[in-house]
Amino acid sequence: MGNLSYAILGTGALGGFYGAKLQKAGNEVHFLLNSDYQQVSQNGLIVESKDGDFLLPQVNAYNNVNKMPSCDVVVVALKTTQNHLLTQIVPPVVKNNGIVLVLQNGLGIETEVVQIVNNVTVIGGLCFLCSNKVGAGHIHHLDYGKITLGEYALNYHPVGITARMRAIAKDFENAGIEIELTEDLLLGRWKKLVWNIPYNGLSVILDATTDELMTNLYTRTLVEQLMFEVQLGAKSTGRILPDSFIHTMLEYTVNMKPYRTSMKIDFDENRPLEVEAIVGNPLRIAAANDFSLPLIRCLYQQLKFLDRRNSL
Ligand SMILES: NC(=O)C1=CN([C@@H]2O[C@H](COP(=O)(O)OP(=O)(O)OC[C@H]3O[C@@H](n4cnc5c(N)ncnc54)[C@H](OP(=O)(O)O)[C@@H]3O)[C@@H](O)[C@H]2O)C=CC1
Ligand SMILES: CC(C)(CO)C(=O)C(=O)O
Repeated sequence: MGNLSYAILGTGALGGFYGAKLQKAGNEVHFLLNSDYQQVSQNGLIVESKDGDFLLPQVNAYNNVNKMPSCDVVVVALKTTQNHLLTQIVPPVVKNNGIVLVLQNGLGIETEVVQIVNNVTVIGGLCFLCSNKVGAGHIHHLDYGKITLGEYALNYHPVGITARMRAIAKDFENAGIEIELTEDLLLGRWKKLVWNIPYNGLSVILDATTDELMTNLYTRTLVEQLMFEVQLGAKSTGRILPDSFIHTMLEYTVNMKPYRTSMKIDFDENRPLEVEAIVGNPLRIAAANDFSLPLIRCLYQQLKFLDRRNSL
């Protein structure tokens, strides 16, 4: 595969960060924006990063997908709460035989994407990134950044490491982004949920940061119990997550800088929560395989209450 062109759908904390890094490394990148369009089309993007700040004074900015060129790789970086827009915004920007790269949190999104576009490859990426959008076109990258990439096939059947995955990995690595390739996207998604389900959920319900959840014995125990239920969810789809992975995630969070999760930030900013993609879909997928996950269901019900109340 030659030089790939990229469309970033959703130039926020994640899309703005990775898109800016790709452009800085010399790739052709086109950014779709919403409320930041004027600012970014005139002044570009600012990235404050623990790996070094930089400014891109000029970027290809759009507020309408129909004005964008079709690209080899379309990066889905909206919040999943906006995924009803995908039917409108993905088809015009992806080339025939192109790639849709879903970098969102949650489960089951690739299945939705393949129903929207034909003749494309869908790749999922699990992003271990701590980044916030702190102003219009202004991204603050606090920590981490590694992406685990896996290619989607029907029913998440593992397809191995493909040439398309390697081509994307090469561009991202050249841009200074660490990449891991996985043969099994579904296993990768469940692994990410081991973190997202307990911390995103409890941070909102208990109004707590990650360090608070880890220093209190009761909440640390609850986090661990939720992680073991995610392990059960994975098992419901035939994926085995070793106990050691759960212990690694607990350690990882203890060593992480105190962090307000993305769901907590959304809650504090009165934005809709990604409850369905992160908690609802795993519950439904496990239930379809006759597995019940009572603690996660309890988390889901409380989040739905808070999400609804926040929207009133
Ligand atoms: N931030 C992080 O560190 C991480 C995020 N993720 C996941 O990545 C995904 C994106 O999250 P994140 O980047 O944090 O979210 P942000 O809210 O920062 O970014 C989403 C962007 O999409 C834009 N957008 C919304 N609607 C439209 C539209 N109609 N047209 C064009 N742009 C639009 C928003 O613009 P506007 O604000 O103007 O509406 C916003 O800039 C989520 O699934 C999240 O869970 C995963 C790992 C880490
Ligand atoms: C795990 C983490 C913090 C970064 O990868 C994240 O996914 C989130 O806050 O939603």
